Amino acid sequence: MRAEDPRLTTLSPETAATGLLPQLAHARNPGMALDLDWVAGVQANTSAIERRCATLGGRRSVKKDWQAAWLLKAISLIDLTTLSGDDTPGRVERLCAKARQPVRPDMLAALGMTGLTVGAVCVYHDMVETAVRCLEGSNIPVAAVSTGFPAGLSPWRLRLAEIGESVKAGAKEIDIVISRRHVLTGNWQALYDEMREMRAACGEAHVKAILATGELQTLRNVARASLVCMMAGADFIKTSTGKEAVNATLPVTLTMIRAIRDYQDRTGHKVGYKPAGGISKAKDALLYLALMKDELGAPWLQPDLMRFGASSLLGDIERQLEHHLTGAYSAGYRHALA
Ligand SMILES: O=C[C@H](O)COP(=O)(O)O
Repeated sequence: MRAEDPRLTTLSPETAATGLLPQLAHARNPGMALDLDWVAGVQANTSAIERRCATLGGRRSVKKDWQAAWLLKAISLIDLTTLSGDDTPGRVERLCAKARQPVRPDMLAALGMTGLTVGAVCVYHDMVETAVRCLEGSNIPVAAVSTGFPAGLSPWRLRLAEIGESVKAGAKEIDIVISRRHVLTGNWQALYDEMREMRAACGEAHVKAILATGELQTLRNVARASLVCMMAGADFIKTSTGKEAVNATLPVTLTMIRAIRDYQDRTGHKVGYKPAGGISKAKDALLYLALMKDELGAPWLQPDLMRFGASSLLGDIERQLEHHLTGAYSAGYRHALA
């Protein structure tokens, strides 16, 4: 991307701060009746999608102040995540401190920015209460992964109960996992019903549907599963748990965000997008943002419609920002957390 590219320069360093102000929330996606004809008609041209994505890096590069502004934007969209079996309250406390102040104050001041936070903190149910306590007064929501994450194979009533427990503990966002077998067997009614019930169990909490795209075999399946989850009322569709062999990719992203665009064109409802898993480099985050802006436009560059699910992306972004300000790269271990 050249600096003068009108599609991307609207996020100038000067307007970045404005772009980071809390946005008026759009109406939630209410969903619609399952339309099996629409689902059956969805196709994905894999080679065309892969071709487009393969050339994206060459056509999109952003430098200097513009890059810094885009990186600050990326930080505001991160669901800062820890999803490990060895998570402790201490780790979550440190993560929440980082969520409140993702960039060193002197660096932030030098970049002309104040009040920057990440989009949310994402944890397992057991850590929700700790995160909620640590984030009190910050307006940063806590997201809980739920429904037998990551495989989604625990008994159905326990999956629903888990959602209820996390909402009770204070989670404002619930990242559910879908049953991959419903997609692999083409049982769209079962996927729709499951998603619908999980959304209802979330109540006022927003629901992100994790498709685990690395296990869905084809981009056509990804497109159809995206559509069915949106019809069932998902607020966000999310690529991956971070635990599959293949997690977020650009081709999967293009497929899913085109499904979001089609859904909005036909229903008028906006659904958010969350690529997650394996996004750890600042330059990759910039590619995702460029694709979002090209395909969906500026409204999808706000935290109510775009998130990165990432445990280590923030550290690399900080390194790039420091390089932008000082001309030198600091060692990765200095940004070990996130
Ligand atoms: O939902 C978020 C992912 O689990 C984070 O994955 P990551 O650790 O590869 O960044």
